[in-house]
Amino acid sequence: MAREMPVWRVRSQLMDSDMDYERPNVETIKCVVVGDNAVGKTRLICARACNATLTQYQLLATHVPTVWAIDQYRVCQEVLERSRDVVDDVSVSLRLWDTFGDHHKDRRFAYGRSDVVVLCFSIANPNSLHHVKTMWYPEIKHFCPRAPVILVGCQLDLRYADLEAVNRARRPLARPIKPNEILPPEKGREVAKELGIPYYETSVVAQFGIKDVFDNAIRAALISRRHLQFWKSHLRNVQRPLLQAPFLPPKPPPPIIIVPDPPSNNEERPAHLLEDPLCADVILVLQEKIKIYAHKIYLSTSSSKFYDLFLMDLGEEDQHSVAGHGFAGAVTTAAERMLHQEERHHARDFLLRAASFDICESAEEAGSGQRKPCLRASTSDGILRGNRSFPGRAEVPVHGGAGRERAGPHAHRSHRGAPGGV
Ligand SMILES: Nc1nc2c(ncn2[C@@H]2O[C@H](COP(=O)(O)OP(=O)(O)OP(=O)(O)O)[C@@H](O)[C@H]2O)c(=O)[nH]1
Repeated sequence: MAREMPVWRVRSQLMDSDMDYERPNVETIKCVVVGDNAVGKTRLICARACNATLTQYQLLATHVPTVWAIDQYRVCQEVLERSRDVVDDVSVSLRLWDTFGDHHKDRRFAYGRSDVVVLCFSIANPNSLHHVKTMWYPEIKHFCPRAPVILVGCQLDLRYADLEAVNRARRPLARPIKPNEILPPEKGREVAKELGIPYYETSVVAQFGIKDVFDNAIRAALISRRHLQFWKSHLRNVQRPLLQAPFLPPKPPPPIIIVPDPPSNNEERPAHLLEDPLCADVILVLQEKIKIYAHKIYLSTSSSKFYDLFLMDLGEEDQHSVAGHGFAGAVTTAAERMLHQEERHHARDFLLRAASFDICESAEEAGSGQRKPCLRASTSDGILRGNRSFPGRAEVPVHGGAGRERAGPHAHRSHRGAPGGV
């Protein structure tokens, strides 16, 4: 036989405003939202209660000081449905109360019997954070000393937004947001720590932190209620307000890459650059009269010797040498200077590597009687005689085989096929 509930118990339950009369197992939580004007209280409430999502520019264009009406839970079925939630195994109905941001207005009616207070400031308005300590927290403690408080930094997206664009989009009379006014998360955390309350950040635009704030406000309210009504066994699993996961700012849009149309006529072909002496950055002088225009990048990609040579810092002296004696002359002068500077080691190595830059017509291939182009390093005997058996005038025949550098009047054309070429 079912046990009858005593009349006093039924009456006390009916009078208990914590209960949802339509669903007796659902606890009603009254959550008051306070904070300065235009910090985003109403938007935050609408995001939770009505699932309202707006773009940043819609938000910016539509601020009118408003108080979201608590009546919504009575007149709008959808809002009532969305108020219901289950947090840590407890079924609740969250009733949000919006308030005026005006410091001088009386908010007593809103604070009455509240279970938790959400105290908002804007991360783009340092004054609103200052008022948290000087005005809002004392007021809350005055009207509802036992209600837990949660600090919320609203408009978090502004920390990562293009403020110039935001200021342009705001209503003409709105105060522009300056970059140095944007508060880092540490500022909010500092104040929260000082007051001994949890801290969260939200953005209605990025839909970030809204659930964190209200779920943890519910937790705080349930914990505080458990202290008062310790016999409520179904609150056993309720946790303390949890730490918020960090916000991952949106990635900036990828840069726009514009690929120019291919050149329409022959004159504009990229290969044309190779043939045009104006575009060359190296001149190879053959036998002091034939000039070959070339490009450092093509030479370097085709042979490590050129690469090494171009990495050398040739002084003015060497530049003259290039003009007077050709490339090999410059190489030799640089090497001599190195030797004089007692960097014999490096110079010899360098000479060995660069020994094939000067061109000689007269080398004869052994036994064939044929004349072959060759490269010559015109180093002075004096320098080299002291170094092993390296001859004073090195003549290296040029072979066209793979892995060898082809020098001569067609040198720069042959490099077009080199790796990295056009
Ligand atoms: N960028 C951005 N702007 C927001 C956000 N929330 C609110 N805003 C802006 O803040 C303005 C004020 O928002 P409300 O929610 O009306 O502010 P309130 O605190 O209720 O203001 P009062 O009604 O005057 O007390 C809005 O017009 C928006 O421009 C947000 O998450 N991001």
